[in-house]
Amino acid sequence: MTKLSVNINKFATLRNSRGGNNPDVLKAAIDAERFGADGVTVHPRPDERHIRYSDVRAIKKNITTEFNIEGNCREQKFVDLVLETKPHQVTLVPDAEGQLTSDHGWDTVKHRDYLREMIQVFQQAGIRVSIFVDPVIEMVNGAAETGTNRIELYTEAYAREYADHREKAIAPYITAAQRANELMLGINAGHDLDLTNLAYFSQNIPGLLEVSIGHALISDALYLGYENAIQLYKRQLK
Ligand SMILES: CC(=O)[C@@H](O)[C@H](O)COP(=O)(O)O
Ligand SMILES: NCC(=O)COP(=O)(O)O
Repeated sequence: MTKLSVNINKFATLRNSRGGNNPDVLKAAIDAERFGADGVTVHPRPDERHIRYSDVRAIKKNITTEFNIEGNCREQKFVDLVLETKPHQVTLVPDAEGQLTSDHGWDTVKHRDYLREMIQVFQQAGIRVSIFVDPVIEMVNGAAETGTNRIELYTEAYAREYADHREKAIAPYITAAQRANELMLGINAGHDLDLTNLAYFSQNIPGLLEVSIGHALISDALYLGYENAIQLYKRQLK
């Protein structure tokens, strides 16, 4: 069954809007697993506008399920943090400076040698590596050449187009996933997945190991409650 990793960035966004420690980001991580999540994801950004580096250290010491840290490995501070905290998985995302949120995957052909080098650094420390990619065959082929363990399919385009034509929206993801399976790459996915589009995605993507979901799940939790929201998302993955 596909695992649900809850991205708790948005708890930190709310906390930081007032200073202080409300809501408590560490508690949000611990409760995510208490409420049934299979893991916790954070995506610290260089300006620490939501998750802080100190949050990452505290979370690692206090959770028992899978910890996934996402971010830009061109930032030495990020690399050092990951090597220090040793999560189960690091997801490498090619964020540009000042970007509002992640909006593109790696060009795995152009950056093959760089990625290969960085991936080895993390793998030698015992950390599984996933790289964020668009659902494009060349990028999946390129990913296999970097030595990564997994790819994370960037699902923003699928989520955007789902309401109008879901078959067309998911088609490139199915093709990319089939190729990843042939190449023995593990498959994760994330970005803008929500209660309306998740079940169809998970039912149609062969070998989907994990989804990381933050923005929509935390937004739903405001109305439905955190535990209930996590349970509802889990149910979409059955
Ligand atoms: C890689 C990805 O799609 C998510 O990690 C997303 O970028 C979350 O980051 P923000 O919470 O900063 O939008
Ligand atoms: N990797 C995707 C992620 O962690 C969450 O993305 P979103 O659900 O906040 O869009």
